[in-house]
Amino acid sequence: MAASLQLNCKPFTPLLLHSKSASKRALKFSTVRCSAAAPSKSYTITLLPGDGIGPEVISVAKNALKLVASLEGFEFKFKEVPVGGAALDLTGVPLPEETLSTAKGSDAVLLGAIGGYKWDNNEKHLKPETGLLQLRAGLKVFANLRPATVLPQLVDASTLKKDVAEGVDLMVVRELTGGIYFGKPRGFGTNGNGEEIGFNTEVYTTHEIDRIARVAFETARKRGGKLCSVDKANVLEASMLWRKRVTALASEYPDVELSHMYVDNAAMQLVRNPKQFDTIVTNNIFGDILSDEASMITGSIGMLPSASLGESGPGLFEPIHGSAPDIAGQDKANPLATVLSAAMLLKYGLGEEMAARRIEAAVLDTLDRGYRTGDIHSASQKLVGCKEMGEQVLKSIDSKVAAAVKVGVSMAAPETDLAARTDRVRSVWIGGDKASGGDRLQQGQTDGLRFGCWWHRRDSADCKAAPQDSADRTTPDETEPSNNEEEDVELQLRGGSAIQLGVFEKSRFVFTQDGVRVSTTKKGNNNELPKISEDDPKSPITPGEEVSFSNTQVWDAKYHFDALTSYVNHQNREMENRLGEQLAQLAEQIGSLKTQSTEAQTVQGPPERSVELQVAVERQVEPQGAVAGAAAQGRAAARRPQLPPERQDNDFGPESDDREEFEDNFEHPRRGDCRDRPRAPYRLGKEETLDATIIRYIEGMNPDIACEVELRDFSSIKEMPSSRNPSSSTPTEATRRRSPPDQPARRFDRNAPQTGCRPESMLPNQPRPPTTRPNQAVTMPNAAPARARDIQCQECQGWGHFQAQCPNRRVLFLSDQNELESASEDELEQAKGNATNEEVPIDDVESVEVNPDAPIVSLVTIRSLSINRTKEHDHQWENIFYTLHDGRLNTYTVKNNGRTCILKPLAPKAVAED
Ligand SMILES: NC(=O)C1=CN([C@@H]2O[C@H](COP(=O)(O)OP(=O)(O)OC[C@H]3O[C@@H](n4cnc5c(N)ncnc54)[C@H](O)[C@@H]3O)[C@@H](O)[C@H]2O)C=CC1
Ligand SMILES: CC(C)CC(=O)C(=O)O
Repeated sequence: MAASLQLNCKPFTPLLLHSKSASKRALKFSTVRCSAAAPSKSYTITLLPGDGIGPEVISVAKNALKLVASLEGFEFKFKEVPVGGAALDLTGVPLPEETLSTAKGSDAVLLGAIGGYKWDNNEKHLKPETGLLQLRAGLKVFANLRPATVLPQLVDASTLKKDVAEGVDLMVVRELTGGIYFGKPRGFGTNGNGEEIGFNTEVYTTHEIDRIARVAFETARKRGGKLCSVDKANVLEASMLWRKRVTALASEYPDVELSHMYVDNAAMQLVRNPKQFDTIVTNNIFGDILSDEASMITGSIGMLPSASLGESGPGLFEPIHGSAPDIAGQDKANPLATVLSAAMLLKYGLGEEMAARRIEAAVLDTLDRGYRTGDIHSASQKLVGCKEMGEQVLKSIDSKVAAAVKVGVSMAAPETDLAARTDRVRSVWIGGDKASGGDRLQQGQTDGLRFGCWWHRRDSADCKAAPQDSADRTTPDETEPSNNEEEDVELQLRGGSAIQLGVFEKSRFVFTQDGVRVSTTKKGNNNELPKISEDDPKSPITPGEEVSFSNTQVWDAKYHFDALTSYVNHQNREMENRLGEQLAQLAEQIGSLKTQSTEAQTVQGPPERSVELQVAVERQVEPQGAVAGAAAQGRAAARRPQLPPERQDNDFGPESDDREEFEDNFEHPRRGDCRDRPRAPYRLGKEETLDATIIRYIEGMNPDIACEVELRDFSSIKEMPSSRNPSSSTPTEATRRRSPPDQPARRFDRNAPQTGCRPESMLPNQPRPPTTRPNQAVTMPNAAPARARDIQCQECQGWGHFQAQCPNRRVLFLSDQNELESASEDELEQAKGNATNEEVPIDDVESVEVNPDAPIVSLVTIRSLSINRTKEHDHQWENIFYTLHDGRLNTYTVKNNGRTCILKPLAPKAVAED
């Protein structure tokens, strides 16, 4: 027997899905073993399909087991034997000798369910249920672990309110071979009055209580460290002994916080506030009932697996549900509880943890992809039967969860209505050309996980400044997914509202069980690349130096990756599928505008899953013929100004009343002291809602630098005609923005009243307020928009800033006098109205140097969230990276140190020719 369970030496390392300590494990696989390899191990599994839906769900689980075994390099020998009603019909007894001996002789036992109407009136010893009890007793599996975890994907399937159910992760440790199910005397008889009676005995020995209590303490120790013992010690002697023994054992587990609760209260507390529970230990009957109750918190009894373990011998693994005769034979059963029981079999029964994780990951992925059986189905999900669900799980096991594909789409287009906005292609980040920092799309790749690294460019208007020479361009071949460490990449991971922008040289991305590790070493000519400021403590890249990222940065990347996958997996799958197609079309259009060859575009991936977009603009050419027509059209569209709406009502300030309003309008997953807060779900290896990501992001922002800024130089840009006053078509110089003498320079004032905030506008998934006057043709100079307010943000559709990282960024102006002025949208409007010729220096800005010969187009500012994880809390802070986009690779970086901005030009670059 290969896998007898030694409770002492292998005390229930919790599974990914059932573990409070699962945060350290990501759903990632560092290796994919070749399925063709000769299996190194072989396990014998007894399959007991049983009755009702049992055979249906067992068939699905068996296929999953077979597939993961082939992927992990071992094999199963399955022995299928009857139990319950099926055995009664075949052999006349519910647990034939042969069934028990086969089970005992195997490495693990997987059971479907037993029971059905047909045998309901059988005598006790001829009931299917008796067969199951005999099996449990025969295998001596006294410890039944029943995890109940509310998966983020199924939070809406719970019958409890979302805020009650979300994050529930508890484990019921049920005593399985004692108590009233087995106690004697039991039976029927007559009492002194001659009245018929039925009686049972709830009986527990010290030894029985102690061994289950130890398992429970060990389990709690590996989870959240809290154990609640549930009994009825106010009434029942067996419970009084139970409580006494559990209390006595607590001294051996000082790290576990023990509490006691009467079962009636526990039943109530489970639906009142299930999150108060971590591990519950209880007797056979209470455990049976409470775990069924807990199952509904998670959405369905069809989701909950269980593992029954003894001191030695094979474990018994079964879903907690019964044979569901009401849906049997109709292909309606949810097989996931059994599939997850198979994962528990792999983990607890065989020690095949990787294989177990494959199954768990596949279940999550299947749910992510929207497949639901009837019991967990809700509108907009794909309703499938048992068999189809099984097929989808197999597909997910096989697919290795190609995260990168999804990443690509969400990175490139976090918006919902691209199709309607093809005239705004300028703001889609799809690459660009090398000299202006755009053409290379590089992908890191490892087994099962990839992500894209984009050289980005901001808008197609900049393409005009791109050099014609293509000698130094990356060819499409070079953009194939690879771990090419020789390439310089700018890594931009976007997840929800969290952005990470860093410029790394010779980056190495290592995917491990724990997440993404990033290291970088210096490469070749540093001056080729824009860099993060050397002053920036987060950016230890110094020319000529070989560096590795610190832990912080590793986590940083990990955090963003988590946020990203969270965003992708759970919030936007549907949207992304749609977006993928739209994006592909868009890419084509853009490609036809700017490239000669279509080779530069690759759209990959099964459409139903996702679309991988690789667009590399090879060269700036004037397209011919039909393409030229499209190009002209596209250019016109790209230049067409987006007219601001009448009113800017989505400004947002971190400390404003509006923020409070925003906070009031949203459920906060993380209020109060960080130690008391439930940790962000991603920390548990789970995903979180986009709202939660955003709220966490906002909450984590340093209020002093919470204002996202865009820097623009006005020295070479003419003002556009005002869209609010189209008649004023004469361009005016805006090179000197000044405040009136009696007014100090406007800067971000947290106490200043903010214009009406629309919190929902911060959520990328929310429908955007329509632009009130879209796409009106206005004659404008052939230049980028002159005023920040003439730029429409893709994210919130507001004006005065652009780009998806919004939310409602503020603006900083860089004047030709090397001064910065910070102002909100309204403040700018007002300042403009009050403009005089007075200069007002801004005192907290240092070392601003701008090359007057370089026609600066704009300084793009990206805000990113950083995170440092400690045991107790996440420390988050915000980074602001600024990159000057001038079409000539002149790059400046700005370090935002509290409220001080330091503009610092980097070493001069080789200036590419327009
Ligand atoms: N471990 C076992 O084999 C168990 C067997 N049973 C036996 O099962 C038979 C039916 O018992 P019930 O009390 O009705 O409990 P049950 O768990 O079989 O069904 C309860 C309800 O949940 C639904 N349900 C259960 N599993 C489902 C799944 N995988 N997918 C979708 N819906 C599911 C059923 O359709 C039914 O509406 C009885 O003969 C009982 O003794 C009951 C509990 C455990
Ligand atoms: C069917 C019974 C033997 C027991 C039961 O309901 C269970 O353990 O889940």
